[in-house]
Amino acid sequence: MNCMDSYQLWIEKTAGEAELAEELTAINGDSAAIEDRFYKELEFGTGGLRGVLGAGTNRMNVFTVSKATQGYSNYLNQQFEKPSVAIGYDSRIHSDDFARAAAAVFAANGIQVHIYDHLMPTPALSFAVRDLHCSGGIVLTASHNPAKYNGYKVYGADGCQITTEAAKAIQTAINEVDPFDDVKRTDFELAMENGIINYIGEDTIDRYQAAVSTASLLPEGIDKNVAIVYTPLNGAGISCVPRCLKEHGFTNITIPDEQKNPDGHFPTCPYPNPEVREALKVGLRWAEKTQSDLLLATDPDCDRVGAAVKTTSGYTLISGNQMGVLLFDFVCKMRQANGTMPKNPVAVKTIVTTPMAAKIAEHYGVQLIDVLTGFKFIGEQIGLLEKKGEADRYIFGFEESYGYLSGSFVRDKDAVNASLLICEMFAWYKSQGKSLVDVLEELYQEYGCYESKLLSFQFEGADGFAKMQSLMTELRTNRPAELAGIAVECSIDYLNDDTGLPKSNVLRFFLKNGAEAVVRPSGTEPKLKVYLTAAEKDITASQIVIHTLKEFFEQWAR
Ligand SMILES: O=P(O)(O)OC[C@H]1O[C@H](O)[C@H](O)[C@@H](O)[C@@H]1O
Repeated sequence: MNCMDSYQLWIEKTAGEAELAEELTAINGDSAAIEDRFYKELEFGTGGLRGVLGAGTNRMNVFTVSKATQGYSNYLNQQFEKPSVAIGYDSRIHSDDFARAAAAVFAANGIQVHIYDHLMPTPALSFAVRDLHCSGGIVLTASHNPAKYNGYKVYGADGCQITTEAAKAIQTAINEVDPFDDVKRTDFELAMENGIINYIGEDTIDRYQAAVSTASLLPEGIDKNVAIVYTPLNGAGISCVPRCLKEHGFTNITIPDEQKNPDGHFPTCPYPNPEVREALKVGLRWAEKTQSDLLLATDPDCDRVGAAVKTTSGYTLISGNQMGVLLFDFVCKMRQANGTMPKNPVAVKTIVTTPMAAKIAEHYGVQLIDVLTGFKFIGEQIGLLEKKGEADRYIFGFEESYGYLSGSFVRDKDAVNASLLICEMFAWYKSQGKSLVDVLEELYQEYGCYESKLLSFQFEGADGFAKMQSLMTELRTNRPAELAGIAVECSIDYLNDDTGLPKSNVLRFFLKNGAEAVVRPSGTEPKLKVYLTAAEKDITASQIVIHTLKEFFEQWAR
């Protein structure tokens, strides 16, 4: 069916949904707007299905959500005798509506539903899947994307976001569903009365909080009077982070009024991604006003956390790679000191995360596993260890994109867990008269002056998509012998070379002196991402290399 036919069909079939009908009428005659909404269907990317809210097959709306749920239901009913699912959602526009709509579809397919009755962090959903012995789960969220997006993360029975094989099978099941004719639905309230849908109890939340507490590493007697500004960025972190920190003695917490309450419009941070400075603006203002030591900001579904620390020259933002190495080193150090380091410890990171982690791993005798981008691949490794009865060997996993997890109690990145660890690490070093910036400097001295930078190039719509594809194809077919005058020593094409990892559209260039450039299209946003690393003798020299590479790639992506 071409775009125009799909458009006509949607006008006819969605007439009962005022918001969608209005949008479809408004784009009448605008072929580009029609094409953008119908040229493809939403597909599984790095973090489930993700798309702009609105009408069409390439949009997040009640029909695409219900279609996905029907497909996932068909898959679950094939795989399990009596399937059950857990459902979570964040503060985004329609997240709660979509969660209820999905619950009604699962229920109509005879699948037992456990749904949170208020917004909760994504890691708490991962926890609930295992706690309630479910066959799977979903979270309605677009994580850190701008407000116009929503999404649908899918979990397996292991509490991990589905990886390659399951995603393929579920995608196939979804593709077979007609969104208008094949979706079964029941009434949400009626299904609640019948008990096929029920709310997840406080007891599960208590067990989640207790599990996060097991990640605590601080010995008794450390002063916890750290002045903290915590912002949930109008998202789900409010449900768990303050409670967790307070239960661990961090009681001096200020939460910015503007960002305290759930609000999917994110009025004071249109792009609620702690990776970008803009998202921390309000938090930084409050930190200055209250002269706080530490700022923490979690994204709308509270799986990633950003931080800034007070220094003599103002607040310094800590990047995902920097926080990752700080935490990794801290976890190893404390577990050795506390006598809780397991035998043959394992840590996991993604291929786009700083190679400095390998040096730390070597120092502490930790086996470091590299996986593709996506915390689901880190969660998968924990599952593999668990199958061998060795889940306790897992001590830490992290990604440059501000995702961290220090235990096997959930199988996705966990900003509740990470917020606690950051506060503990901060208090620990403060008790020794050091700031996190001082410690970072020490780590550079010990393990090498690794500097990294992420470049993101926006490519919106059907045209943008084609441009990204052609840039990747060009780079793949004519692999450069040098980048910005720096010799390429070797390269890996994760789509065609045998790497032992699933096939993925990623190109990695190893340059002279340990520098690296990794190029890949984002799986969550219309962007091409370039991850740069340099490891020179000092940080300034590394920064110069990064700058040179940055200029080169900015030209390249034009
Ligand atoms: O780079 P993208 O495909 O957009 O993914 C962005 C991020 O999405 C999720 O948060 C994944 O867990 C991360 O691994 C990934 O870095």
